[in-house]
Amino acid sequence: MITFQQVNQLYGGTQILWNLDLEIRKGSCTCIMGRNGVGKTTLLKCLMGLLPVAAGEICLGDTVLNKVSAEQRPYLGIGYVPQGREIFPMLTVEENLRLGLPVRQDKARQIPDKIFELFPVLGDMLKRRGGDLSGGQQQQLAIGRALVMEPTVLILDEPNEGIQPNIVRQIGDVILKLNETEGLTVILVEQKLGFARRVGKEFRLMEKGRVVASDTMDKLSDQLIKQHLAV
Ligand SMILES: Nc1ncnc2c1ncn2[C@@H]1O[C@H](COP(=O)(O)OP(=O)(O)OP(=O)(O)O)[C@@H](O)[C@H]1O
Repeated sequence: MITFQQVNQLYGGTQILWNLDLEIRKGSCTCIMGRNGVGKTTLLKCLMGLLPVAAGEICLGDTVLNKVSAEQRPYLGIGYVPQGREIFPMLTVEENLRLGLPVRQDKARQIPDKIFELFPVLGDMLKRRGGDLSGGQQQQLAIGRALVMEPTVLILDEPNEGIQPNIVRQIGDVILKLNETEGLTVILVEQKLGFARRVGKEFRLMEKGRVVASDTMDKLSDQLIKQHLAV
């Protein structure tokens, strides 16, 4: 459903992605894994159009994304929760969530109840400023905002970084529910092995700007972990 074919990306003169090939199956929950600096965030930013690719093709189904601007990609059903969350701290929780509404196909005017069922804390804090929320609550807000758009693909970049364990568990439950019961395709950059194993159905291991191993999560062996993840 999502494919990268021979994708290359450079920051100035420094090449980060090298002839990267990747396939993400529709309806899967795929963890992109690898040590710091291998290019995981860069890969997601290329998928979102936030970084230009120097060569290669990125497709969503039959649509070649290279030709679609970053502003238009959410309208294709791609929801993105960036590393560091990037909520608007001066806007209220409600205002942050409402930002996703114009992207919906049905042009709904109300934030769907489902968001508050998934993350009850957002309903309790609707009038509070985003910046006043805890890190975990902000992460839930960032995921909620992406879900307001009703995406068919949800992309999460290290959603659990610096977040307390009970909220990590809640976020895991939400991802599992959306993926398993609603068939949402999930792409997750995740460093925490336990979390990746709990929610991920497949993995892609990266090394120096390439995908070097791809399989179902039950095949993530100690050998692969030692080779590509252990520091
Ligand atoms: N704006 C930038 N300009 C130049 N180099 C960059 C820039 N952003 C990232 N890099 C470099 O690109 C490489 C890949 O970074 P990237 O953030 O994609 O890695 P990552 O696998 O997501 O790592 P992490 O787990 O630390 O977030 C790193 O060497 C990083 O230093």
